[in-house]
Amino acid sequence: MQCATDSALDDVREPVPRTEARETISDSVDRGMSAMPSQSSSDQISHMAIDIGGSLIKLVYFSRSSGSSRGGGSSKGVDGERNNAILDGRLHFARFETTKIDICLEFIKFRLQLGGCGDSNSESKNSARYKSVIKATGGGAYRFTDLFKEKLGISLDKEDEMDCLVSGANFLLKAVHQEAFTYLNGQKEFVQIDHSDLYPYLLVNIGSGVSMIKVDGDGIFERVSGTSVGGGTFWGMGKLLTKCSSFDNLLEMSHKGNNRVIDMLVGDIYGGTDYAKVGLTSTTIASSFGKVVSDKKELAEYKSEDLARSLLRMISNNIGQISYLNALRFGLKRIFFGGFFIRGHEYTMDTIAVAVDYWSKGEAKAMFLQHEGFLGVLGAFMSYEKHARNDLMAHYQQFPINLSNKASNSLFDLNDHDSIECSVYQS
Ligand SMILES: Nc1ncnc2c1ncn2[C@@H]1O[C@H](COP(=O)(O)OP(=O)(O)O)[C@@H](O)[C@H]1O
Ligand SMILES: CC(C)(COP(=O)(O)O)[C@@H](O)C(=O)NCCC(=O)O
Repeated sequence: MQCATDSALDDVREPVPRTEARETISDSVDRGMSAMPSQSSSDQISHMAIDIGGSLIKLVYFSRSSGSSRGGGSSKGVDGERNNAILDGRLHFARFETTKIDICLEFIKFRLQLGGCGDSNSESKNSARYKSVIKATGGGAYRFTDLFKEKLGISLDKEDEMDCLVSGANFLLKAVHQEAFTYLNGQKEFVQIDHSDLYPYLLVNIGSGVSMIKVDGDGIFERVSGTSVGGGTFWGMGKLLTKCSSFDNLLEMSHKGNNRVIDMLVGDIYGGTDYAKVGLTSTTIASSFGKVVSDKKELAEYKSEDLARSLLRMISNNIGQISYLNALRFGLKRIFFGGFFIRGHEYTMDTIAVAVDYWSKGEAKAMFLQHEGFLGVLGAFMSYEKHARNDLMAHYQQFPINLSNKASNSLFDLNDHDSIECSVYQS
Protein backbone atom coordinates (compact mmCIF):
# COMPACT_ATOMS: atom_id res chain seq x y z
CA MET A 1 0.00 0.00 0.00
CA GLN A 2 1.57 3.23 -1.10
CA CYS A 3 0.58 6.85 -1.11
CA ALA A 4 1.05 8.98 -4.19
CA THR A 5 3.50 11.14 -2.25
CA ASP A 6 5.88 8.19 -1.95
CA SER A 7 7.24 9.32 -5.27
CA ALA A 8 8.48 12.54 -3.66
CA LEU A 9 12.23 12.99 -3.52
CA ASP A 10 13.75 11.33 -0.51
CA ASP A 11 16.96 13.26 -0.63
CA VAL A 12 16.14 16.81 -1.61
CA ARG A 13 19.76 17.59 -2.37
CA GLU A 14 19.62 15.31 -5.37
CA PRO A 15 18.88 17.45 -8.42
CA VAL A 16 15.46 16.87 -9.91
CA PRO A 17 15.53 15.93 -13.60
CA ARG A 18 14.90 19.20 -15.45
CA THR A 19 11.77 18.15 -17.27
CA GLU A 20 10.18 16.83 -14.10
CA ALA A 21 11.13 19.98 -12.21
CA ARG A 22 9.74 22.19 -14.96
CA GLU A 23 6.52 20.24 -15.10
CA THR A 24 5.99 20.24 -11.39
CA ILE A 25 6.90 23.85 -10.86
CA SER A 26 4.65 25.04 -13.63
CA ASP A 27 1.81 22.98 -12.16
CA SER A 28 2.47 24.47 -8.81
CA VAL A 29 2.85 27.99 -10.13
CA ASP A 30 -0.24 27.62 -12.27
CA ARG A 31 -2.20 26.56 -9.23
CA GLY A 32 -0.77 29.53 -7.38
CA MET A 33 -1.58 31.90 -10.21
CA SER A 34 -5.12 30.69 -10.58
CA ALA A 35 -5.78 31.25 -6.90
CA MET A 36 -4.08 34.62 -6.85
CA PRO A 37 -5.43 37.82 -8.24
CA SER A 38 -3.52 38.68 -11.39
CA GLN A 39 -0.17 40.16 -10.66
CA SER A 40 1.34 42.72 -12.95
CA SER A 41 4.79 41.87 -14.24
CA SER A 42 6.00 45.17 -12.82
CA ASP A 43 4.99 44.14 -9.29
CA GLN A 44 8.12 43.90 -7.20
CA ILE A 45 8.57 41.20 -4.68
CA SER A 46 10.23 42.12 -1.44
CA HIS A 47 10.09 40.81 2.12
CA MET A 48 9.96 37.05 1.75
CA ALA A 49 9.85 34.70 4.73
CA ILE A 50 9.91 30.92 4.92
CA ASP A 51 9.09 28.39 7.61
CA ILE A 52 10.61 25.00 6.82
CA GLY A 53 9.02 22.44 9.10
CA GLY A 54 9.32 18.69 9.42
CA SER A 55 6.45 18.12 6.98
CA LEU A 56 5.62 21.37 5.19
CA ILE A 57 7.29 24.52 3.96
CA LYS A 58 5.28 27.68 4.40
CA LEU A 59 6.15 30.75 2.38
CA VAL A 60 4.93 34.33 2.72
CA TYR A 61 6.03 37.17 0.49
CA PHE A 62 5.00 40.72 -0.19
CA SER A 63 4.56 41.99 -3.72
CA ARG A 64 4.44 45.69 -4.03
CA SER A 65 2.03 47.21 -6.51
CA SER A 66 3.83 49.45 -8.95
CA GLY A 67 4.02 53.09 -7.85
CA SER A 68 2.57 52.24 -4.47
CA SER A 69 5.07 53.99 -2.24
CA ARG A 70 3.49 56.48 0.16
CA GLY A 71 5.63 58.62 2.43
CA GLY A 72 4.97 59.71 5.95
CA GLY A 73 4.33 56.45 7.78
CA SER A 74 5.77 56.43 11.23
CA SER A 75 6.38 53.69 13.71
CA LYS A 76 7.73 53.93 17.19
CA GLY A 77 10.55 51.52 17.91
CA VAL A 78 12.73 51.15 20.97
CA ASP A 79 15.06 53.65 19.39
CA GLY A 80 12.37 56.28 19.02
CA GLU A 81 10.01 57.55 16.32
CA ARG A 82 10.94 56.49 12.78
CA ASN A 83 9.53 57.74 9.51
CA ASN A 84 9.03 54.99 6.99
CA ALA A 85 7.62 54.77 3.50
CA ILE A 86 4.42 52.78 3.31
CA LEU A 87 4.29 50.26 0.49
CA ASP A 88 0.94 48.95 -0.72
CA GLY A 89 0.64 45.56 -2.28
CA ARG A 90 -0.32 42.00 -1.59
CA LEU A 91 0.82 39.40 0.88
CA HIS A 92 1.05 35.97 -0.74
CA PHE A 93 0.93 32.59 0.95
CA ALA A 94 2.21 29.32 -0.44
CA ARG A 95 2.82 25.84 0.90
CA PHE A 96 4.95 22.89 -0.24
CA GLU A 97 5.81 19.50 1.16
CA THR A 98 9.27 19.57 2.74
CA THR A 99 10.25 16.40 0.86
CA LYS A 100 9.62 18.36 -2.35
CA ILE A 101 11.82 21.31 -1.45
CA ASP A 102 13.10 21.47 -5.04
CA ILE A 103 9.67 22.63 -6.17
CA CYS A 104 9.78 25.32 -3.52
CA LEU A 105 13.23 26.44 -4.67
CA GLU A 106 11.98 26.67 -8.25
CA PHE A 107 8.96 28.63 -7.06
CA ILE A 108 11.15 31.12 -5.18
CA LYS A 109 13.46 31.44 -8.17
CA PHE A 110 10.47 32.11 -10.41
CA ARG A 111 8.86 34.58 -8.04
CA LEU A 112 12.01 36.51 -7.26
CA GLN A 113 13.00 36.36 -10.91
CA LEU A 114 16.45 35.30 -9.84
CA GLY A 115 19.01 35.36 -12.56
CA GLY A 116 17.15 38.14 -14.42
CA CYS A 117 18.80 41.32 -15.79
CA GLY A 118 20.20 43.60 -13.13
CA ASP A 119 19.34 47.25 -12.76
CA SER A 120 21.51 49.59 -10.80
CA ASN A 121 18.97 52.14 -9.54
CA SER A 122 18.39 52.37 -5.78
CA GLU A 123 15.01 50.62 -5.86
CA SER A 124 16.56 47.66 -7.64
CA LYS A 125 19.39 47.61 -5.13
CA ASN A 126 16.82 47.53 -2.36
CA SER A 127 15.01 44.68 -4.01
CA ALA A 128 18.33 42.89 -4.62
CA ARG A 129 18.86 43.03 -0.86
CA TYR A 130 15.58 41.17 -0.33
CA LYS A 131 16.51 38.70 -3.01
CA SER A 132 19.78 37.73 -1.41
CA VAL A 133 18.59 37.30 2.17
CA ILE A 134 15.25 35.97 3.31
CA LYS A 135 13.87 35.44 6.78
CA ALA A 136 13.67 31.80 7.73
CA THR A 137 12.39 29.78 10.63
CA GLY A 138 11.70 26.12 11.46
CA GLY A 139 14.26 23.34 11.67
CA GLY A 140 14.74 23.37 7.90
CA ALA A 141 16.24 26.86 8.11
CA TYR A 142 19.27 25.09 9.60
CA ARG A 143 19.00 21.87 7.61
CA PHE A 144 18.78 23.55 4.21
CA THR A 145 21.04 26.59 4.66
CA ASP A 146 23.60 25.28 2.19
CA LEU A 147 20.98 24.20 -0.33
CA PHE A 148 19.51 27.73 -0.53
CA LYS A 149 22.98 29.21 -0.93
CA GLU A 150 24.03 26.69 -3.56
CA LYS A 151 20.87 26.66 -5.66
CA LEU A 152 19.61 30.24 -5.32
CA GLY A 153 22.49 32.20 -3.82
CA ILE A 154 20.14 33.12 -0.98
CA SER A 155 21.19 33.39 2.67
CA LEU A 156 18.65 32.40 5.26
CA ASP A 157 18.39 34.91 8.07
CA LYS A 158 17.29 32.59 10.89
CA GLU A 159 14.64 33.42 13.44
CA ASP A 160 13.79 31.13 16.35
CA GLU A 161 10.79 28.89 15.68
CA MET A 162 9.06 29.41 19.04
CA ASP A 163 9.64 33.16 18.87
CA CYS A 164 8.02 33.23 15.45
CA LEU A 165 5.05 31.06 16.46
CA VAL A 166 4.30 33.35 19.36
CA SER A 167 4.70 36.61 17.49
CA GLY A 168 2.63 35.21 14.60
CA ALA A 169 -0.14 34.13 16.97
CA ASN A 170 -0.12 37.41 18.92
CA PHE A 171 -0.22 39.40 15.73
CA LEU A 172 -3.14 37.44 14.27
CA LEU A 173 -5.10 37.50 17.51
CA LYS A 174 -4.71 41.25 17.79
CA ALA A 175 -4.80 42.42 14.21
CA VAL A 176 -7.18 40.12 12.42
CA HIS A 177 -10.86 40.43 13.03
CA GLN A 178 -12.45 37.01 13.56
CA GLU A 179 -9.20 35.08 13.80
CA ALA A 180 -10.07 32.80 16.73
CA PHE A 181 -13.10 30.58 17.02
CA THR A 182 -14.50 27.77 19.11
CA TYR A 183 -15.87 24.60 17.61
CA LEU A 184 -18.38 22.60 19.63
CA ASN A 185 -21.28 20.40 18.58
CA GLY A 186 -20.68 21.23 14.94
CA GLN A 187 -20.94 24.96 15.61
CA LYS A 188 -18.17 27.37 14.74
CA GLU A 189 -18.33 30.53 16.83
CA PHE A 190 -15.95 33.44 16.48
CA VAL A 191 -14.42 34.78 19.67
CA GLN A 192 -13.96 38.48 20.29
CA ILE A 193 -10.45 38.99 21.54
CA ASP A 194 -10.10 41.64 24.22
CA HIS A 195 -6.59 42.94 23.56
CA SER A 196 -6.15 44.01 27.15
CA ASP A 197 -7.11 40.55 28.38
CA LEU A 198 -5.36 38.23 25.94
CA TYR A 199 -2.64 36.88 28.23
CA PRO A 200 -1.85 34.41 29.56
CA TYR A 201 -2.83 31.66 27.18
CA LEU A 202 -1.56 28.27 26.04
CA LEU A 203 -0.52 28.02 22.40
CA VAL A 204 -0.52 24.47 21.09
CA ASN A 205 1.14 24.15 17.72
CA ILE A 206 0.34 20.84 16.06
CA GLY A 207 2.86 20.44 13.29
CA SER A 208 4.86 17.25 12.69
CA GLY A 209 5.31 17.16 16.46
CA VAL A 210 3.48 19.26 19.04
CA SER A 211 4.78 22.23 21.04
CA MET A 212 2.91 23.70 23.97
CA ILE A 213 3.82 27.26 24.79
CA LYS A 214 2.63 29.39 27.70
CA VAL A 215 2.33 32.91 26.34
CA ASP A 216 2.40 35.82 28.79
CA GLY A 217 2.90 38.74 26.41
CA ASP A 218 4.70 39.86 23.29
CA GLY A 219 7.98 38.00 23.23
CA ILE A 220 7.25 36.68 26.72
CA PHE A 221 6.70 32.95 26.64
CA GLU A 222 7.92 29.54 27.75
CA ARG A 223 7.69 26.25 25.91
CA VAL A 224 6.22 24.21 28.74
CA SER A 225 5.65 20.88 27.05
CA GLY A 226 5.36 18.96 23.83
CA THR A 227 4.57 15.56 22.43
CA SER A 228 5.96 13.58 19.56
CA VAL A 229 2.49 12.23 18.82
CA GLY A 230 1.36 14.88 16.36
CA GLY A 231 0.59 15.61 12.74
CA GLY A 232 3.55 13.61 11.47
CA THR A 233 2.26 10.61 13.43
CA PHE A 234 -1.17 10.88 11.85
CA TRP A 235 0.26 11.32 8.38
CA GLY A 236 2.92 8.60 8.82
CA MET A 237 0.69 5.98 10.41
CA GLY A 238 -2.10 6.87 8.00
CA LYS A 239 0.21 6.12 5.09
CA LEU A 240 1.13 2.76 6.56
CA LEU A 241 -2.37 1.72 7.56
CA THR A 242 -4.57 3.00 4.76
CA LYS A 243 -4.69 3.26 1.01
CA CYS A 244 -4.61 7.06 1.13
CA SER A 245 -3.35 8.92 -1.90
CA SER A 246 -2.59 12.17 -0.09
CA PHE A 247 -2.99 13.88 3.26
CA ASP A 248 -6.26 15.42 2.15
CA ASN A 249 -7.48 12.02 1.06
CA LEU A 250 -6.60 10.60 4.49
CA LEU A 251 -8.62 13.37 6.14
CA GLU A 252 -11.50 12.80 3.75
CA MET A 253 -11.52 9.09 4.55
CA SER A 254 -11.54 9.79 8.28
CA HIS A 255 -14.70 11.78 7.69
CA LYS A 256 -16.49 8.77 6.27
CA GLY A 257 -15.20 6.11 8.66
CA ASN A 258 -16.61 4.51 11.80
CA ASN A 259 -14.08 4.29 14.63
CA ARG A 260 -16.23 1.89 16.63
CA VAL A 261 -15.10 -0.89 14.34
CA ILE A 262 -11.52 -0.35 15.50
CA ASP A 263 -11.74 1.19 18.97
CA MET A 264 -12.75 -0.71 22.08
CA LEU A 265 -15.54 1.21 23.81
CA VAL A 266 -16.45 1.14 27.49
CA GLY A 267 -19.65 -0.65 26.43
CA ASP A 268 -17.61 -3.38 24.71
CA ILE A 269 -15.97 -4.12 28.04
CA TYR A 270 -19.00 -3.55 30.28
CA GLY A 271 -21.50 -5.61 28.28
CA GLY A 272 -23.15 -2.62 26.62
CA THR A 273 -23.65 -0.54 29.76
CA ASP A 274 -22.03 2.61 31.13
CA TYR A 275 -19.40 2.45 33.85
CA ALA A 276 -21.49 5.02 35.66
CA LYS A 277 -19.61 4.96 38.96
CA VAL A 278 -16.64 6.73 37.40
CA GLY A 279 -18.66 8.71 34.88
CA LEU A 280 -17.81 6.71 31.77
CA THR A 281 -20.61 6.27 29.26
CA SER A 282 -20.81 3.08 27.20
CA THR A 283 -19.79 5.01 24.06
CA THR A 284 -16.58 6.42 25.53
CA ILE A 285 -13.45 5.02 23.87
CA ALA A 286 -11.84 2.75 26.46
CA SER A 287 -8.94 1.72 24.26
CA SER A 288 -8.00 3.22 20.90
CA PHE A 289 -7.49 0.44 18.34
CA GLY A 290 -8.33 -2.02 21.16
CA LYS A 291 -11.02 -3.88 19.25
CA VAL A 292 -8.49 -5.07 16.69
CA VAL A 293 -6.89 -7.35 19.30
CA SER A 294 -9.88 -9.67 19.52
CA ASP A 295 -10.72 -9.54 15.79
CA LYS A 296 -9.16 -12.27 13.73
CA LYS A 297 -8.77 -9.99 10.76
CA GLU A 298 -5.87 -8.96 8.54
CA LEU A 299 -5.15 -5.26 7.94
CA ALA A 300 -6.55 -5.52 4.42
CA GLU A 301 -9.91 -6.60 5.84
CA TYR A 302 -10.37 -3.29 7.63
CA LYS A 303 -11.78 -0.32 5.79
CA SER A 304 -9.24 2.47 5.32
CA GLU A 305 -11.96 4.94 6.32
CA ASP A 306 -12.43 3.28 9.73
CA LEU A 307 -8.69 3.09 10.39
CA ALA A 308 -8.25 6.74 9.41
CA ARG A 309 -11.03 7.81 11.73
CA SER A 310 -9.68 5.88 14.73
CA LEU A 311 -6.21 7.23 14.12
CA LEU A 312 -7.38 10.81 13.85
CA ARG A 313 -9.52 10.41 16.93
CA MET A 314 -6.70 8.85 18.97
CA ILE A 315 -4.19 11.55 18.11
CA SER A 316 -6.58 14.49 18.46
CA ASN A 317 -7.90 13.18 21.76
CA ASN A 318 -4.43 12.70 23.11
CA ILE A 319 -3.32 16.20 22.13
CA GLY A 320 -6.49 17.69 23.61
CA GLN A 321 -5.88 15.87 26.89
CA ILE A 322 -2.18 16.77 27.20
CA SER A 323 -3.01 20.38 26.32
CA TYR A 324 -5.62 20.56 29.02
CA LEU A 325 -3.22 19.05 31.59
CA ASN A 326 -0.68 21.72 30.74
CA ALA A 327 -3.28 24.46 30.93
CA LEU A 328 -4.22 23.09 34.35
CA ARG A 329 -0.54 23.13 35.44
CA PHE A 330 -0.41 26.87 34.92
CA GLY A 331 -4.03 27.83 35.60
CA LEU A 332 -4.69 28.79 31.96
CA LYS A 333 -8.25 28.91 30.75
CA ARG A 334 -7.68 29.55 27.06
CA ILE A 335 -5.93 27.19 24.71
CA PHE A 336 -5.30 28.26 21.11
CA PHE A 337 -4.54 25.47 18.67
CA GLY A 338 -2.48 26.10 15.56
CA GLY A 339 -0.44 24.06 13.07
CA PHE A 340 -1.33 22.51 9.74
CA PHE A 341 -2.48 19.24 11.29
CA ILE A 342 -5.84 20.85 11.98
CA ARG A 343 -6.57 22.00 8.43
CA GLY A 344 -9.90 23.45 9.55
CA HIS A 345 -11.10 19.85 9.68
CA GLU A 346 -14.35 19.61 11.61
CA TYR A 347 -13.80 16.19 13.10
CA THR A 348 -10.28 17.06 14.29
CA MET A 349 -11.46 20.30 15.91
CA ASP A 350 -14.49 18.65 17.42
CA THR A 351 -12.39 15.87 18.96
CA ILE A 352 -9.85 18.31 20.42
CA ALA A 353 -12.56 20.63 21.72
CA VAL A 354 -14.52 17.77 23.28
CA ALA A 355 -11.35 16.42 24.94
CA VAL A 356 -10.57 19.83 26.46
CA ASP A 357 -14.16 20.32 27.54
CA TYR A 358 -14.45 16.79 28.97
CA TRP A 359 -11.21 16.82 30.96
CA SER A 360 -11.62 20.37 32.23
CA LYS A 361 -15.28 19.80 33.07
CA GLY A 362 -16.09 22.83 30.96
CA GLU A 363 -13.52 25.09 32.70
CA ALA A 364 -11.07 25.47 29.80
CA LYS A 365 -11.81 26.44 26.22
CA ALA A 366 -10.22 25.16 23.04
CA MET A 367 -9.94 27.80 20.35
CA PHE A 368 -8.77 27.46 16.79
CA LEU A 369 -7.16 29.93 14.42
CA GLN A 370 -8.15 30.81 10.87
CA HIS A 371 -4.47 30.92 9.89
CA GLU A 372 -3.50 27.87 11.91
CA GLY A 373 -0.57 26.81 9.71
CA PHE A 374 0.98 30.19 9.01
CA LEU A 375 1.82 31.38 12.53
CA GLY A 376 5.55 30.68 12.31
CA VAL A 377 6.08 32.11 8.87
CA LEU A 378 4.10 35.25 9.69
CA GLY A 379 6.25 35.67 12.80
CA ALA A 380 9.36 35.35 10.65
CA PHE A 381 7.94 37.82 8.13
CA MET A 382 7.30 40.36 10.83
CA SER A 383 10.79 40.03 12.22
CA TYR A 384 11.94 42.18 9.28
CA GLU A 385 10.99 45.02 11.57
CA LYS A 386 12.75 43.76 14.70
CA HIS A 387 11.75 46.65 16.88
CA ALA A 388 8.16 46.39 15.84
CA ARG A 389 7.64 43.64 18.38
CA ASN A 390 8.00 46.33 21.00
CA ASP A 391 5.43 48.43 19.17
CA LEU A 392 2.88 45.69 19.03
CA MET A 393 1.26 46.19 22.37
CA ALA A 394 0.48 49.84 22.04
CA HIS A 395 0.59 50.32 18.29
CA TYR A 396 -0.22 46.99 16.76
CA GLN A 397 -2.16 48.70 13.99
CA GLN A 398 1.14 50.23 12.96
CA PHE A 399 2.78 46.86 12.74
CA PRO A 400 4.79 46.26 9.59
CA ILE A 401 1.89 44.37 8.10
CA ASN A 402 -1.21 46.47 8.03
CA LEU A 403 -4.30 44.52 7.08
CA SER A 404 -7.30 46.61 6.22
CA ASN A 405 -10.73 45.41 7.38
CA LYS A 406 -11.56 44.49 3.83
CA ALA A 407 -8.43 42.44 3.58
CA SER A 408 -9.11 40.77 6.89
CA ASN A 409 -12.45 39.55 5.69
CA SER A 410 -10.90 38.09 2.60
CA LEU A 411 -8.62 36.06 4.84
CA PHE A 412 -11.35 33.49 5.29
CA ASP A 413 -10.44 30.12 3.90
CA LEU A 414 -6.99 31.40 3.15
CA ASN A 415 -4.96 28.31 2.53
CA ASP A 416 -2.27 27.13 0.20
CA HIS A 417 -1.70 29.57 -2.63
CA ASP A 418 -3.54 32.74 -1.91
CA SER A 419 -2.93 36.40 -1.35
CA ILE A 420 -4.38 39.32 0.54
CA GLU A 421 -4.11 43.08 0.28
CA CYS A 422 -1.72 44.64 2.72
CA SER A 423 0.83 47.35 3.20
CA VAL A 424 4.21 47.25 4.84
CA TYR A 425 6.50 49.85 6.31
CA GLN A 426 9.82 50.11 4.62
CA SER A 427 12.52 51.25 7.00
N1 LIG B 1 -0.83 18.58 2.24
C1 LIG B 1 -0.28 18.07 3.35
N2 LIG B 1 0.75 17.22 3.27
C2 LIG B 1 1.32 16.71 4.36
N3 LIG B 1 0.89 16.99 5.62
C3 LIG B 1 -0.12 17.83 5.76
C4 LIG B 1 -0.75 18.42 4.64
N4 LIG B 1 -1.72 19.23 5.10
C5 LIG B 1 -1.69 19.14 6.44
N5 LIG B 1 -0.75 18.29 6.86
C6 LIG B 1 -0.51 17.97 8.28
O1 LIG B 1 0.18 19.04 8.81
C7 LIG B 1 1.35 18.59 9.50
C8 LIG B 1 2.42 19.62 9.38
O2 LIG B 1 1.98 20.81 9.97
P1 LIG B 1 2.91 22.09 10.05
O3 LIG B 1 2.26 23.04 10.98
O4 LIG B 1 3.19 22.58 8.69
O5 LIG B 1 4.19 21.49 10.73
P2 LIG B 1 5.71 21.39 10.29
O6 LIG B 1 6.21 22.78 10.52
O7 LIG B 1 6.28 20.38 11.22
O8 LIG B 1 5.78 20.98 8.87
C9 LIG B 1 1.68 17.26 8.86
O9 LIG B 1 2.43 16.43 9.71
C10 LIG B 1 0.30 16.71 8.57
O10 LIG B 1 -0.25 16.11 9.70
C1 LIG C 1 10.89 19.73 17.30
C2 LIG C 1 9.66 20.56 16.96
C3 LIG C 1 9.69 21.85 17.77
C4 LIG C 1 9.76 20.93 15.47
O1 LIG C 1 8.58 21.63 15.04
P1 LIG C 1 7.63 21.10 13.83
O2 LIG C 1 8.48 21.03 12.60
O3 LIG C 1 7.10 19.76 14.21
O4 LIG C 1 6.54 22.14 13.70
C5 LIG C 1 8.35 19.78 17.22
O5 LIG C 1 8.29 18.69 16.37
C6 LIG C 1 8.12 19.31 18.65
O6 LIG C 1 7.91 20.11 19.51
N1 LIG C 1 8.12 17.99 18.89
C7 LIG C 1 7.80 17.38 20.16
C8 LIG C 1 9.06 17.08 20.93
C9 LIG C 1 8.72 16.78 22.38
O7 LIG C 1 8.48 17.73 23.14
O8 LIG C 1 8.68 15.63 22.76
